[in-house]
Amino acid sequence: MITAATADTVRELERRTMLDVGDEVLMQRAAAGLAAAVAAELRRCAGRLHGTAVTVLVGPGDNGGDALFAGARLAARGVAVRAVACLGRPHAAGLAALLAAGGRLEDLPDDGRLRGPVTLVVDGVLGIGGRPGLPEAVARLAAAVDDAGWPVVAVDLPSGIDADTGAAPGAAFRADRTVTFGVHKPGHLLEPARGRCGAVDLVDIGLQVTSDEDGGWLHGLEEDDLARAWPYPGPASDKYARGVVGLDAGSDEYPGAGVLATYGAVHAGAGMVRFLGADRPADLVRGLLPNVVFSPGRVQAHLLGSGWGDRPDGADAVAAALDTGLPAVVDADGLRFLPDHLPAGWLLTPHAGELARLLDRDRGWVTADPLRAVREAAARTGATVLLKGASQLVATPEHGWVGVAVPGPAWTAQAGSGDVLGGICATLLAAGLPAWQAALLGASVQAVTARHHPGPLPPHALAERLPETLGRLEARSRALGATR
Ligand SMILES: NC(=O)C1=CN([C@@H]2O[C@H](COP(=O)(O)OP(=O)(O)OC[C@H]3O[C@@H](n4cnc5c(N)ncnc54)[C@H](O)[C@@H]3O)[C@@H](O)[C@H]2O)[C@@H](O)CC1
Ligand SMILES: [K+]
Repeated sequence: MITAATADTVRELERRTMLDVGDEVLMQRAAAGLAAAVAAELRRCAGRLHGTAVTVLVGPGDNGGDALFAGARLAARGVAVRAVACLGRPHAAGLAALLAAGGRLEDLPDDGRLRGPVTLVVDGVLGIGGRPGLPEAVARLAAAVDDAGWPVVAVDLPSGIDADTGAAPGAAFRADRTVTFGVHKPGHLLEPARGRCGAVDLVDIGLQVTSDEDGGWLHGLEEDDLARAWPYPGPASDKYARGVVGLDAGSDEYPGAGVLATYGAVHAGAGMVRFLGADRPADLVRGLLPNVVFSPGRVQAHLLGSGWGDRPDGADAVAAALDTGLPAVVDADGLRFLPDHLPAGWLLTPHAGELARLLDRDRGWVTADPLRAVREAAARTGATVLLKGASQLVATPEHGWVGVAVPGPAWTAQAGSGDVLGGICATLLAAGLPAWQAALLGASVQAVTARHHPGPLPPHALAERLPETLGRLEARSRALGATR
C-alpha cells in the first residue's frame, strides 16, 4: 500500500521531526537519498559516475536546497555538476556546499537551452511549496529538456504539478524517476501528475508517518495488496459463500450492458449470477453463459443501472433494492434515480460526467480536482463512491482517507468497461466485502488484467481474462503467506 499525504500534513510531520533532530538534518537525509538515486541512474545510463555531467535546475526554496546538497555530494564523487538558477535566489547553504565541492552556478539561459555536455538533469525547481504551472522561461526550459530526451530525476515532485490534487494545469517537468521524502504525495498517485513522475523512490528521512483516519490521506493499492485481499474461496466454500449476485442491467435499447455486467460477475468468481433485467439482454445472456439463472430467488448483492437508458421505473427498482437491506452497486443510468440518502454499503460507480450530474456541478469541476469531488459525493449521498477515470478513486463515509486503485493502461477507457466493472464489484459485495474494498479490488483487478493483456482488448474479452489474473493473484497470495 502506498500512503500519500498532502503538503500541509507533510509540513506538520516535518515540523514534529525537526523538533527532535533539528532542521538541517532532514535536508541532509533528503540530499543523501537523492544523490544515491541520481548516482544509480547515472550508472544505469552511462555505466559510471566519473566524467558524467549533471545539470541541476534549482528554484528558490528547499526543493532547490535538496538538489544543491545532492549536487555537492555528486561533485565530490567526480561528477561535473552545474546548477542553473531558474527562479529567484538559490538556497544559500546548498549553493555554498556545491561551489565548495567544485560545482558551478549558471543563470537560466535566455533561449531556454542548456549548454555543455549533459548526461542527466535534476529538476529541483519546485517541490511541495510549488504552485501549479511554471513561469514562461522555466516552461520553455522544461519543454527543451523534454525534447532533448535527457534522463530527468525530479526532486520530490516534477515541478509544475499540483502536489495535492495531481493536476497539471500548465507547463510541468516530466521525469524518468522522482525521489520523494518521508511519505508520498497525492501527485505521485493521481493522474495526470502521476504520469510525469516516472518511477517513484521513497527516501526515509525519519518522519513518523502515522496515517490516521482523518481526511487528507490517500492509500494507493499495489498488486500485492490486491493479491492478499481478494476473497478466494476456501475448501469449504459453497456458492453462497462466494455470493449470489442479482443483476438488473441492460435494457431492450442497450442489451449489451446487461451482457457485459454478467461477464464481469461470472468471470470475477460469483457463486451464482441471477440475471433479473430486461428480456433482450436476458436472451443474449442465455445464449452465451449457460451458468446464469433467470428466476427470482436468493440474492446477496445487487447491480442496478448499467445500460438502463431512460427507464420509466428506475426509481422503483432502486427503492425495491434498498428495501431488501442488501448491498448494491448503482452504475450509469441508475445514478439518476437515487434517493437523498443511501447506506455506506451501497456503491456508486460514476465516471466524471455522471458524478458532475449527481452533484449538480460542471464536469470541469470534477476533473479539476477528482479527489475533492469523490469526497463530496460520498459525504452527500452517504454511499461509497468509486469515481472511474484515469485514476480510480474510492471515498466512503466510513473513513476519511481515499483509496486509489492499482492503475491500468488507458486502453480500458472504452465503452463497456464500466458495465464489466459493475459486475465485478457486485460479485465482491456478494462475497461479503465492504463497499470500499469491493470498489478498490474490483477496479484494480480489471486494471491489472489489462496490464497483462495490453492493447485494445474489448471489455468482454478482458472479462474473460479475469480468471487467469485471479489464478495468478491467488498463487501470489500463497507466496506472500497470506492467511485465509
Ligand atoms: N520542510 C522540510 O523539512 C523538508 C523539505 N524538503 C524539501 O523542501 C521542499 C519544499 O520546500 P519549500 O517549502 O521551500 O518550497 P519549494 O522549494 O517548493 O519552493 C517554494 C518557493 O517557490 C516559489 N514558487 C512556488 N510556486 C511557484 C511558481 N509556480 N512559480 C514561481 N515561483 C513559485 C514560492 O514563492 C517559494 O518561494 C520539499 O518539496 C522537499 O524537496 C526536504 O529537504 C525534506 C525536508
Ligand atoms: K522538483
